[in-house]
Amino acid sequence: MKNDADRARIGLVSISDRASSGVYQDQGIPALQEWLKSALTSEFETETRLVADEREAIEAALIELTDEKQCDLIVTTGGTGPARRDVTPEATLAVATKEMPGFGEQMRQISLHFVPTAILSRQVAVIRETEGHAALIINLPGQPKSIRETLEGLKDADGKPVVPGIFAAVPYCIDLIGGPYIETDEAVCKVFRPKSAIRPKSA
Ligand SMILES: Nc1ncnc2c1ncn2[C@@H]1O[C@H](COP(=O)(O)OP(=O)(O)OP(=O)(O)O)[C@@H](O)[C@H]1O
Ligand SMILES: Nc1nc2c(c(=O)[nH]1)N[C@H]1C(S)=C(S)[C@@H](COP(=O)(O)O)O[C@H]1N2
Repeated sequence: MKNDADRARIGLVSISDRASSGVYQDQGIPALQEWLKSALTSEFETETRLVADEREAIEAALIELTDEKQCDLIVTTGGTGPARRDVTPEATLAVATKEMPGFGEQMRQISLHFVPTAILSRQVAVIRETEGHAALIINLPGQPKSIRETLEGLKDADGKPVVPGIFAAVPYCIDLIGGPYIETDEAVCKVFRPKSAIRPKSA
């Protein structure tokens, strides 16, 4: 059981052969942490894992983070492309109880504004449900810059959103699966919830 029901637990999984073997320094987890710090105004804690592009290792990390660490949200980065060793979507689907195809569709739409190779990303999102707990798991591409791009979306020169990032829909999804109430800084990411689901701001 959770110690604090209102504090989100967020799993961050960087999936990279070279970062996990020390060929280069992992930039995935720092980029994820930095973005969450800039965007979330409600309390959260992170659990991080750096793993190679191995399906079994990825599945094990996702299962541990959901079932044992009780993460409400897990974000992966890397391993979504077409190369032989890119198996993050397969590992994610293997631990899923529900698919959430809208996230992958929206991320590819966003990413096409940045790179034509966005269509090469097979990223998926799923829910993993266990007895009494559930987590939303979202795959992001491996390029560290794609983390902000997909979570935050595309803005014009005045900072006005042109294409909403996928994080806009994450807090309400977490509400619906029984997780904590996540709030954000609207200047970074304006969350959408139906009126009936919005909690009054605490004084
Ligand atoms: N964790 C990471 N840290 C820094 N840069 C990364 C990381 N993961 C990926 N990248 C960069 O993004 C590119 C695309 O990511 P992708 O997941 O396809 O990696 P890759 O080419 O399969 O290599 P690797 O798994 O060894 O990182 C990489 O070639 C690398 O330049
Ligand atoms: N927003 C964004 N999406 C992106 C990219 C990017 O730089 N920015 N890179 C693309 C590239 S080049 C590839 S091959 C695919 C898959 O990347 P992955 O294997 O690193 O997960 O993501 C794509 N999506």
